[in-house]
Parts: sequence; structure tokens; C-alpha cells
Amino acid sequence: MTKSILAVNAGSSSVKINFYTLENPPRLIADASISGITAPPPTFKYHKGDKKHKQDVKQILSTPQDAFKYLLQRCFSDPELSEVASIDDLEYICHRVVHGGDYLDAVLINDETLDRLKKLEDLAPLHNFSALEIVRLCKAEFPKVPSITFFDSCFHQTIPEAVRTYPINQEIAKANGLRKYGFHGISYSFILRTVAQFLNKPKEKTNLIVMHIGSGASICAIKNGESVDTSMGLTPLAGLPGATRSGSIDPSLVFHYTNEAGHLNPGSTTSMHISTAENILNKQSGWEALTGTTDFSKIAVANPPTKAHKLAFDIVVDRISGYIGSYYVKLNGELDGVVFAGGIGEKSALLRKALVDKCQCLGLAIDDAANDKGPGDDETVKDISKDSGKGPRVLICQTNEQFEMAYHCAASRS
Ligand SMILES: Nc1ncnc2c1ncn2[C@@H]1O[C@H](COP(=O)(O)OP(=O)(O)O)[C@@H](O)[C@H]1O
Ligand SMILES: CC(=O)OP(=O)(O)O
Ligand SMILES: [Mg+2]
Repeated sequence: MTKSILAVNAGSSSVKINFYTLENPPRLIADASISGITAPPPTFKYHKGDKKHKQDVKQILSTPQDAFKYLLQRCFSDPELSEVASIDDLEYICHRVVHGGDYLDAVLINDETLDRLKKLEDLAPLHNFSALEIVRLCKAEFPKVPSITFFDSCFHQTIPEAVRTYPINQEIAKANGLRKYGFHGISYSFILRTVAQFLNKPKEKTNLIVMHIGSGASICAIKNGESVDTSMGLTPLAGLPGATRSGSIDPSLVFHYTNEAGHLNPGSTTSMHISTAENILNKQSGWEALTGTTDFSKIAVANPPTKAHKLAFDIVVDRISGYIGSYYVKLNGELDGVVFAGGIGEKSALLRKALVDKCQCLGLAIDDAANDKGPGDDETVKDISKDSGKGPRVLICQTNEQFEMAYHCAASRS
């Protein structure tokens, strides 16, 4: 019986689990996901071969842990699904953990590594706790199956010192690990390999600007196959706005958020504890704070229902295009392509069009029909450039963090 790998990706608004055969490269057996955790009702999707199933979930799933438990229950007890998902066949469970601190590579979970990762929970408040709860649950439910954690932050260890260093007291910065880490790295690693292959270039000679735009959004400059800058920082709050995250703001805004603004003194933050500020910027901001919805498909529409929806869309376009310009300079204008990925990057033709139009001066142009059609289910990379061959290519990549983890797991264990 072929052994299998279960890969778990707990994002801020979704949980995706995929089963693969343990072979190099792994083959997909089945996948299941819960999306829209922050915009109920959540949606359950399941796919095996040509069998596809989609339904709204009636029960309340307000955290990624709840969503994971629901997925396990469906996969292991539903007669239709259980044939592919027997616990006895599982050889490894791969988990996406957003913040890996100073870890340079994936680690096998044991008491020591779990303890070390627990200390990082505060640095990715929307992610690490939930991901580690899922790791703990797997340890308890399937004690014989090793769990391996893959980190979003590892891909960015090539970011040069001047880019990753914050201009603050360096003793304090070093003692507390205060630097840019960057995230979505499992996704960037998948995108780099598949896009380089698509372009017929060695990874080491590939220069890209990649946008991973989902409920959490970031952008990465890749030079000669290495991350040289990315918009998220010490935590996934920095950079672009997200569904409930503010993205980068003037750091002093925190001290002026209450009605005591303009009367700053050491006591003026008493009603605004620092963890409250963190909570507001991570969970009560972003496009939900502007429009009332975390669902970007309600915002990226030809006729926005309110001025606030239009404003939210324009803010996202403004912030992303600002980074594209900055990264174009950082890559000395030597750019093979600009890549759209993530739930929004892959699905919103309107956002892609608005961004490419805004970046015309960099030689970017889009083929409207190809853009509107988007990628087919089996099309991992799609070229939507107006005139491929001229200027940097405009591409969509259907990223797959679950595959990336299984791929590295199978490669290192086979
Ligand atoms: N057709 C669409 N147009 C715009 N946004 C979309 C569309 N479909 C899904 N989305 C958005 O994609 C986001 C989820 O992205 P995804 O990368 O899957 O999630 P996560 O960040 O949890 O990993 C949600 O904000 C959802 O509203
Ligand atoms: C790092 C991050 O924000 O991840 P996600 O987009 O999956 O929430
Ligand atoms: Mg995600």
C-alpha cells in the first residue's frame, strides 16, 4: 500500500488540506478546504480525481482549528472520502507555520521544537497559535505519525542586511530578534520553481516581482532566484493591507488612535494598552474596517456598491503599485515577469487589470481576454501578457503551499 502525506495549510481565512502519495514528486490523491472562515457561512470544498463537491457549512467554524477538526471529521468518517484518507496510510503530516523565527529550514516536531515555536506565537498573532494548535491536535490524535513544520519565513533568509535591519538600537534589535522576516515564503518557493520552469529559465537566473494577495497580502522581489525584499516584516502586519490588517501605517498612529489624540503624555495610552493596539491593527482594520466585508470579491467589482468599497479597492491598488515601482528599481529594471497569486491575485481580473494599467510605464501590458478568462483548473501558470516577448511577462500562478511542503518532504525522505 502506498504511504501518504497529509499537508495542512492554515491561513487567516481558510484551511486547506491535501493528501499526496509519498513519492518524488508526490501525486495528489485528494484535497479538501474550508474557506471564508471570516465571512460566514464558510464553504467546504472537496476534490478527488474528477469528483468535486462544494457546500456551505451550517455549523459555526470561527477558527482555523475548528475548520481543521471539521475537515478531519469529513475526510476520515465520510464513506465517500475515507477510502483515500485512512490514518494508517499516513507517513507524515506537513504543517504550514507562518513564523519560524531563526529556523533556516523545516523541522520535525518534538517537545523541544514545539516549545521553541510556542515562544514565537505572538509574532504572528493570526497564524502561529492556530497552526500550533493543529500540530498539537495531530500529535494527540495520531501520535505515531511525525509532524514536520514548514515556515513561511525561511524563503526570505537571503534578504540583505540593509533591507532586513530596522534603524533602531541594534543591541535591543539583536537581543529581541527585531528584524524583517517576511512571510508567504512557501508560496514564493512554489511560484519561483513553477514560473522558472514555465519560462524555461534556470531558477538561479530568474528575476520576478511576485504578489501573493489573499486575506493576508504580500509582495516579493526575487533576484537570481533569491528573495531580496518583501513587504511583510517582523510580523505579517507590515506592508500591504489585508482583510482585517492595516498593513504599514505611521507607527505613531497607535498613540493617537484614542480621543486623547493631540494630548500625548505617558498616561495617554492607559486606555489603549499596546496589545489592544495590536489587536485593532491585526483584526479590526484592513478592507473589512472600510467596507464591513472581508470578502474581496464584493469589493473588486465593476460597480462598487458604496464609495467605501471603491476607496478600499483604490487603496489596495495604490499600495501594491507603490511596491511594484520600488521593487522594479531594486531589480535594476531586469525583470522576467510580474506574477499574480493568492486567492485574490488568482481570481480578480479587475485588480490585475487596474494594477497592470497603473504600471504601464514599466512596460507591463495585459491581454484583456486572457486576463478575464483567468487560468483553467489544471493551468498552474498562465501568461496574460499583451505581447509576450516584449517587456516583462504578466503571469498568474495558482500557488500551492500544500504541494510545496509535500514536495520537500518527499524529496528529503525518499
Ligand atoms: N473572484 C474573486 N475576486 C476577488 N477576491 C476573491 C475572489 N474569490 C476569492 N476571493 C478572495 O480571496 C481571499 C482568500 O484568499 P486565500 O489566499 O485563499 O486565503 P488565505 O489568505 O486565508 O490563505 C478572500 O478575501 C476572498 O474574498
Ligand atoms: C502570512 C499570511 O498572511 O498568510 P495568509 O495570507 O495565509 O493569512
Ligand atoms: Mg494563504
